[in-house]
Amino acid sequence: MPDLDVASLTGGVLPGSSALADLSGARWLAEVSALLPADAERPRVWIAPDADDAPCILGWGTAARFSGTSAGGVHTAWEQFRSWAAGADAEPVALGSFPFARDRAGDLVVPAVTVIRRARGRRTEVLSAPGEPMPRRVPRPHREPASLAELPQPGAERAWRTAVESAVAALDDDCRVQKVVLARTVELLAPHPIDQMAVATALAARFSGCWTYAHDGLIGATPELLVDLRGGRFRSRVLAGTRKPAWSEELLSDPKEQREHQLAVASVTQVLEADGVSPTVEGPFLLRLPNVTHLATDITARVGSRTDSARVVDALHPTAAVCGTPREDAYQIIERVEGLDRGQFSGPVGWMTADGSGQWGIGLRCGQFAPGSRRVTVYAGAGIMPSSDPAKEWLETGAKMEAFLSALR
Ligand SMILES: C=C(O[C@H]1C=CC=C(C(=O)O)[C@@H]1O)C(=O)O
Repeated sequence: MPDLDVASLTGGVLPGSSALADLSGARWLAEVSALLPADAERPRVWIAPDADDAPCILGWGTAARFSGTSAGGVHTAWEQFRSWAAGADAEPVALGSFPFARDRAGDLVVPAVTVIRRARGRRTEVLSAPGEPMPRRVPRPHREPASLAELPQPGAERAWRTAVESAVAALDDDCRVQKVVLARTVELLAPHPIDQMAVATALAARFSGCWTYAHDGLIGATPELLVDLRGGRFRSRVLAGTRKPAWSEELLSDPKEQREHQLAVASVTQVLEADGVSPTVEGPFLLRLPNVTHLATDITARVGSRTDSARVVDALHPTAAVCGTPREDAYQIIERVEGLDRGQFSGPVGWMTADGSGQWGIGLRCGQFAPGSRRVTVYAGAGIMPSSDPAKEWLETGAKMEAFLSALR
């Protein structure tokens, strides 16, 4: 449980921050990264695409942590945060990440120091726990470029083939089951600690149309927005269907990719409709990223102003972009054939305020740093359909990993 009296969380304006007011999110992060104390190994970050007009956040340390497990876990954590924050002057923001697996705990964290620009054009604020000095620019210690070694995984490609073939067999056996998403990992080791802040900054610069996040050593730039809920307006960006950039146009005509995409969209619209919400659906369109192109659909809706983003995250996760259709059957097939602990990969990651507003991405295109920052596990998955070819899905997951890997070079 939190050990800090919120009334003592103080807020102020970062001296000289008017110069940061109009910067893009990526530039803002690059500038404020100099405030991160040298001994803060694990920054907390959220940078949305500039068009979102969303808060840019850099935090470190922990003022308070609120946990939640299984169905309703995000809401459970948010309710604790909301009562903790009641009466606060400083409008605290909590950043969080929740695992893919439903029986594992995730959490919302109020950093000990939060540097936040709540919208473009506004000044940058600092929210601090007691005893935290106003942050100052410190020269980042010089680090040699990471010379990372990939840890050998003998038999990994064969294990992937077996997993994909088992998933395809499960789809063939039961025509109710239409799609399963499987993931794999690559492990990297560096001779010295990797600078997590530098990785987050590089991702925000290279993937400015994505949502860059860092939370407890999970760092990535996801192109998939699970929930953006602010002022009663809901938005989600659903992805499924992938090609390397040179073959992007094939996505528009390939029936396997189209079907895979439709299932992912339906997994969001059906939940909203069951809740009495009528969504507006725009797509599919081609979302071009430096490493891959996706089929993408944007879904928007008006929801009651009393709806909080935590409740919607709990209802939507896991969508068919990371689990499958029907959700329950796909989840069980994943548990049976994937042979992987996904951790926070493909779970919700984002931020919330005490009034329930928030933005949540799906934790994709990421790496999870082990304590000490020398070892990182890189994750990627792919939607498996009855016609899936294990070799192509292997290459597709490799192309997706390129996003995170590019930030380590
Ligand atoms: C599971 C991942 O991607 C999902 C999102 C976009 C496209 C996907 C696909 O084409 O398979 C996946 O559903 C991942 O990046 O690890």
